[in-house]
Amino acid sequence: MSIEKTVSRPVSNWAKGDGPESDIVISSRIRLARNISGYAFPHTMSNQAADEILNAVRLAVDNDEVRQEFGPLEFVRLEELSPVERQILLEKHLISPQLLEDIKNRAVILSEDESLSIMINEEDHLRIQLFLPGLQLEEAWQKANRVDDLLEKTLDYAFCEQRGYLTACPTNVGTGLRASVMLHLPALVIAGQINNIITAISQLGLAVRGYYGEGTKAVGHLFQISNQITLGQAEEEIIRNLLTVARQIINQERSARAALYKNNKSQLEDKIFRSLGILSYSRMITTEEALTMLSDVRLGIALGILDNLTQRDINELMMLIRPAFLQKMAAREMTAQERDTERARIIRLRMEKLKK
Ligand SMILES: Nc1ncnc2c1ncn2[C@@H]1O[C@H](COP(=O)(O)OP(=O)(O)OP(=O)(O)O)[C@@H](O)[C@H]1O
Repeated sequence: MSIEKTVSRPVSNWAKGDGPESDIVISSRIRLARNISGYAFPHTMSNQAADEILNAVRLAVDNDEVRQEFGPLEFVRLEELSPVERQILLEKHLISPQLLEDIKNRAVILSEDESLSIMINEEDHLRIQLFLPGLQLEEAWQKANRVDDLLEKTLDYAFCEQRGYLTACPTNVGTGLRASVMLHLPALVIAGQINNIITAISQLGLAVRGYYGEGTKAVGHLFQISNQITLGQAEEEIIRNLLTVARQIINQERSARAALYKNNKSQLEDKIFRSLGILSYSRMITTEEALTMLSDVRLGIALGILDNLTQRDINELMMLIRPAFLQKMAAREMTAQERDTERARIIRLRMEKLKK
């Protein structure tokens, strides 16, 4: 496989809209923060140390057991990629915004199916990420745990009996685990219930984040919910708690959808068809507006109001229209206005094809 393939595909398979509860849950993610003993954390380490970490991790994944279970992995230094290619990896959620803050001596290791991504020298030496479609937190944990065990055969992790895994930020000490689900919650937003739910979730020690994680806002009614506590709870318990809350939110979203359909069917249909109209006919559209309209259409599909489109089509479009991917397809840099025009054109074409 080549990184060229990864940056030429707009959507990873895990983000296409399959998996359990896929009408609401886009994806599940497990990430483990790990550091190598005897080295300073990335924000204070020397260039030479950063380079040694890159090589150590590269060697650790280069073995038959890893290949057998996860297929061929590719190691890519961020400096080897163009700015647009780096941005595409971010748009696909394969790397975090933080990894791009300083690209020197930073790298990512990717599996061919893009379900495994290991960021090197981000906030911690290693950030192991495992993505699966739909609600599959336990399955993602098992796979991430397996990667961790395989790497631990060669890497000497910074670990202390009392505190667990040591991490650059104290909020990750212990398990170093963040489990999260990406949820599509349009009905809770339309019904004005989302703020109460966010407050309730925060009181349970969970975080609600935007589409690109910490410090980013929710677009297209997509919300990321994750654990905040990493210390004093076993991994399985953290995951069980998040699963319980995720299931409750899924039920609430389903009830809100059913209530909207029952009590406000005309308004709901009007909203969904207006959004479809904008997507079908606009000549310029920003990412944010497009995502909001696509979210309405996705809701229409889930409720059976629109039946010639699929969730998969919408999930794909949601990724295809991102700024970096548009520029990659056009093979040139574009101004914001050019991107808005091109985005509208691509959506129109897709809509025509899909509505046939
Ligand atoms: N369930 C998910 N599905 C898809 N992408 C996700 C999911 N959860 C998180 N991400 C993506 O992972 C990246 C990092 O998110 P976030 O900042 O929440 O992660 P983190 O690794 O826990 O970071 P930190 O420890 O710095 O808070 C973002 O691009 C985010 O969109």
